[in-house]
Amino acid sequence: MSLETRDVVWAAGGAPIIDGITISIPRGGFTGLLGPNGCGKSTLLRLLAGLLRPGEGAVLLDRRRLSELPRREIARRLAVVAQEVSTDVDMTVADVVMLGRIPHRTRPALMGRDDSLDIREAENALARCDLAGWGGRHWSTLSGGERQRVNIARALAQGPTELLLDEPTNHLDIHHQIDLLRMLAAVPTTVVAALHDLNLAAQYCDHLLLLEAGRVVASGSPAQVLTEQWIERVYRVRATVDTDSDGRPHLRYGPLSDAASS
Ligand SMILES: Nc1ncnc2c1ncn2[C@@H]1O[C@H](COP(=O)(O)OP(=O)(O)OP(=O)(O)O)[C@@H](O)[C@H]1O
Repeated sequence: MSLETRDVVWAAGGAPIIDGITISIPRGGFTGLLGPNGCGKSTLLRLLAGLLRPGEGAVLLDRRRLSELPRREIARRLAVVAQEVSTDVDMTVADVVMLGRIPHRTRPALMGRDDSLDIREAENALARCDLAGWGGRHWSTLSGGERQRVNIARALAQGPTELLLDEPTNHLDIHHQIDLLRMLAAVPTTVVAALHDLNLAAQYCDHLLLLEAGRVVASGSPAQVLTEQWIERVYRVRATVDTDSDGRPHLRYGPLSDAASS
């Protein structure tokens, strides 16, 4: 396990948002964080990234408390793709992606010399996000989906061991959603992503965590977590779950459950 939490609690305004979560994220796997709006997915990702400190409990990276690790080590290892993307920066795509290289850059490289490795890594990351040749474009001229892909390229250029993404398929057309999830499933990096599309999560993730009101209520393989019972309880939607030829669940949604419509 690379990232773990032990009895993590995080509260705001006196109410627990994350209410005692203990999880282990499989190293090198693709973990999907699922659950309805407001259940705590983004907050849990921010705790895993060290952007929030637990009120109680601990977040561990390779069994060491995140709060005790040097900031530079965290910056080299953990890359975060947040849900909100700032719109008012006047940078080129290459500048944005090169931000991902900052934790790796030596002093001479920061002064403008010896940055060929960084440029190569940035170009590779752009190509993996279907953005080869886009380096000269200005951020302010990009569409929402293009910005999302640049942001993911920035995170990949960082060469992280752990990649944390908050709804990374937001704004992406179905081609780029599938392309991104397929790439995330194939990278050797440990990936944790908050996702809303349960069928895409079933298809590409190998480990799922289902949250409800700040707690993890189910975890395991897609077949273990995406059952008709859990979908009805957590999302208040009736679903029929079939099994694809590769053994992964496939959901067809029915009506809202009685509890939801009453
Ligand atoms: N700083 C804060 N102060 C008060 N409430 C907060 C704060 N941060 C998060 N919350 C609340 O905590 C709950 C969980 O928020 P979070 O963004 O983690 O949910 P989520 O599962 O990512 O939701 P979504 O699917 O809508 O993105 C929400 O009810 C939110 O309003």
